Amino acid sequence: MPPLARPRRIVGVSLKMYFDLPSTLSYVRGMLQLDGLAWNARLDLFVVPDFVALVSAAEILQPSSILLGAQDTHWEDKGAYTGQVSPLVLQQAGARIVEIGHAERRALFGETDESVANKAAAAARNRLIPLVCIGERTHNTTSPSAAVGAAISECTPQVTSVLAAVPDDSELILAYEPVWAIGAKEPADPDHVVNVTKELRRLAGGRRGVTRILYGGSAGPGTFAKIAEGVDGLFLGRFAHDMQNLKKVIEEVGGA
Ligand SMILES: O=C[C@H](O)COP(=O)(O)O
Repeated sequence: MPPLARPRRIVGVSLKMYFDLPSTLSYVRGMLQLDGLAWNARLDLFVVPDFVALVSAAEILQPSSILLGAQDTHWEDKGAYTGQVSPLVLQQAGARIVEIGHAERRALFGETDESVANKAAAAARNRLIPLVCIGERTHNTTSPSAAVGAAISECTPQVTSVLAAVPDDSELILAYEPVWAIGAKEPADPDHVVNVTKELRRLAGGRRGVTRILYGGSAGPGTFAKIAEGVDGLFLGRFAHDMQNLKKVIEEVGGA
């Protein structure tokens, strides 16, 4: 049987809470210079700034094909939820993607598989693409195969709860980010990433909607070619702060 066609590749950057407002908008303006490169490479490019920057970022990106993302959402569209941000408002502000369940939110802000699934459903309901982050918290160093098995065991419920919550025909992005590889010097071992992401793709294999799988965790130039067998792109953090690095990653992902 011939291999199934892979979806369009995608590269994105989360700015987390690294920058102040002028720096965030300056970064977003800088990304405009890479729009043509990404377009010609036939890949999607996205940026995920903080909430406050979203409206201005949407205006900056308006003439481009760069997708705007938000770093979180509430699971209800409206109501008495002081301090939360509605998926409806995110969509109205110009967001196309919503990041949900990042490891920092799970560890520091009490996100659970249940809240992540509810938020993914809310995003899909508002025509936003849920970008759901999943990953194992610790690295099993017994052996490579034990590490893969432990990662799959931990990631499976994180994924299946989301798959059960979002419509089967909706678009979905899964970002595999081993927690121990986030903020590290180097990304996770390529074989580990490929073996885990192949299983994630199998888990989502019955979906009718486009499902893309990214890798994140100290990714940068040189990462994609080693894991292309398992993933459809990269989700970048610190190493994309240097725009030249982001340019190189787009060239690599587009050319590999
Ligand atoms: O959202 C991005 C990931 O957490 C990766 O961050 P990092 O590349 O700085 O480790």
